Amino acid sequence: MVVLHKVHGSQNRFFLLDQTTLEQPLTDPELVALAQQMTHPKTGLLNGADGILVVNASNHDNVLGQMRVINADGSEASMCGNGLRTVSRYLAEKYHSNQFKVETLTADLQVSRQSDLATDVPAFSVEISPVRFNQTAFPFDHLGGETLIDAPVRAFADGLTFTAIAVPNPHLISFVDTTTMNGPLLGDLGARLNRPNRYFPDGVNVSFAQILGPDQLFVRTFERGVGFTNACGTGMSATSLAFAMTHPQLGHFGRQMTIYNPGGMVKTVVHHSKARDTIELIGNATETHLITVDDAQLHQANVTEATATVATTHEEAAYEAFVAGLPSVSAIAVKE
Ligand SMILES: N[C@H](CCC[C@H](N)C(=O)O)C(=O)O
Repeated sequence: MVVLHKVHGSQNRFFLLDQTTLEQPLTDPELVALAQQMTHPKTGLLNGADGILVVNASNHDNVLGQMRVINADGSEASMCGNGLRTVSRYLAEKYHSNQFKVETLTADLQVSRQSDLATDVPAFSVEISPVRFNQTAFPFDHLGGETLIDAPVRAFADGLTFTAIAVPNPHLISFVDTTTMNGPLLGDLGARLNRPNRYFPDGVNVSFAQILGPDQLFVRTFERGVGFTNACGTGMSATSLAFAMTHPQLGHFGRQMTIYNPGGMVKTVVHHSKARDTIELIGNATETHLITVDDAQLHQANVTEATATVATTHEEAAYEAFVAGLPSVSAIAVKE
């Protein structure tokens, strides 16, 4: 039997599978089948999830484990900011360490435990990097230049400007007004750019952001491989960087930013140097359920006989109380 954890960062929900506890790790096709099955609201468990976080051993120095990210549709992503916070907590508690690195597809990233956001709301800080803007990061046809920074793209939408940043998974960002934020455009554009298209053949996470004030944003994301989620950690991180780059009077490098999202709130700090940009993402790492399932059934993506129990602590209620206590926020009118 093996135990999986249902976890969330800003209510971006995942099943976490530590493969070092299995007799045999799942093959890649088995991981894809498990993600598609387990995260589905109907065929899955506990109303499904946005993806699965796969923890494997790592033989890198000062690294406590490797994280792989499989989206709900079975596609693999190079990074997951909300997920990395929950994997960091899992490894911190497994190995009794509060500061270490986690191996991801393209980099070993620094993570550390932070003080709880509230009672029973544990928090972690994770490094989001590498950051890239250029064509090699985006296999998209030239949009008229080597990078896409705060530029209009009629093919995407009229009257908006867009910024493309890879952290290293791909993000397309636009700063919008309330009407646009609440309209159909984000869903339409997100769906369109995640079907075969000439701009992002590997798909892209699309985020709309509203500016609430100095170093304060509200961000909503249509995620590649998932659709709308309550929050996207790499999306909020990339948007924080775009904010500092395109609205320097309001978004400041090196200062803590508060990023609200439909699932709650995180903090980011954009570190900018000549050599490279990295973003620090700080937020909750909540565990809601433990799931016990037979190893063999996991290999067959069969979770029909899995048993789920609410995790011992009352973390979901604690997180919801934390969100209920957040200040109500409204966008400021910002001249584009
Ligand atoms: N859908 C993303 C992966 C998950 C990222 C998101 N959940 C986060 O917290 O960063 C992609 O395909 O690039």
